[in-house]
Amino acid sequence: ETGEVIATPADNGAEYLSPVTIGGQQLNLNFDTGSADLWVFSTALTSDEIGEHSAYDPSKSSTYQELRGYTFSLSYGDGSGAAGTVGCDTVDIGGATVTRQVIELATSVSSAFVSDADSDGLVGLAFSTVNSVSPDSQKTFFDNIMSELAQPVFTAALDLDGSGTYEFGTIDSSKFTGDLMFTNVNASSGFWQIDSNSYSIGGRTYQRSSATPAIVDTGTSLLLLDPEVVRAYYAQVPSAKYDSTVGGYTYDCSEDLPEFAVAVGDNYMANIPGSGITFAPVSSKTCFGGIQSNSGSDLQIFGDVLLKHHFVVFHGESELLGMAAK
Ligand SMILES: CC1CCN(C(=N)N)CC1
Ligand SMILES: CC1CCN(C(=N)N)CC1
Repeated sequence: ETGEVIATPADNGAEYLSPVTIGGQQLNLNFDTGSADLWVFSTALTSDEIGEHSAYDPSKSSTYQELRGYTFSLSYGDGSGAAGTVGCDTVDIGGATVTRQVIELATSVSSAFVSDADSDGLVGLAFSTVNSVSPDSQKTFFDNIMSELAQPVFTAALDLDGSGTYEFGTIDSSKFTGDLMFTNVNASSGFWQIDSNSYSIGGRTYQRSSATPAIVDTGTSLLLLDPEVVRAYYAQVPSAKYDSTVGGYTYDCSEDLPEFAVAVGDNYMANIPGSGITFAPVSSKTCFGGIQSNSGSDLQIFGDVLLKHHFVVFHGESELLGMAAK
């Protein structure tokens, strides 16, 4: 079995949305390798909360089953969150289908999700150990379908031009160039966690002795790195400064930015061309960088700003992460 869906960028690449059919109802969901809950806007929300979203209506699905007494409650790093009830239904992602997938029906969502009209919920693709359902945690879509897939993998080929895809069960060699380089994943954190002990700026490489590990996270927009790396990068951008009013490094949009790369394991340097560094304008001539600080937390987060330049393989059985240029 295999499945393939388009990944459409929203909000200038802040997130990517893909069509998922649940009990015959199609919703646009954010595939998030940094969390492990599949949750959706539901008709239990108020019409004000639902707004322009598609909301899953369990009463209209002949295959929905409630998991009585089960609940979920999620809060994300950016302060957004959702909570509600739990059931199961048939979930189809581009043809890859799980008949009894646990789904989480939001009865409350934070304002960030209400105002983000593009996203009707999330598909968590981290490890099931970090699933938040209570009283017992539940399996992700990928965990449930892995044994049925032609290969126990899913791949992300994100692209701002709207041609991006998520694919389950196969590694499509037409989607990348050069060699696919694999590295070990430390799944004990529940995330697709790898080591990253060097970086390069403008083609010059720096080894690091105390780098924090990194997670490969399709649900995070930016590239959030250890402060010393971020300082080193923006030291090479003359007009760059940390602007606390916007909460990050900004610079003149006219700057000719140096290329940047971070190690993914020991045998792949994932680069971003200088032209791919800017995340968004904050004024007519000031731009907000896609490289920002992880504020000294114990993880670096390799988000869409990096991932959209590469082909990424998440290998569930061998717990390996593969990357290639595309
Ligand atoms: C470690 C954090 C990374 C960002 N998150 C996420 N993509 N859901 C939350 C967890
Ligand atoms: C990882 C998640 C963080 C919260 N999200 C959001 N505010 N749109 C979605 C992704």
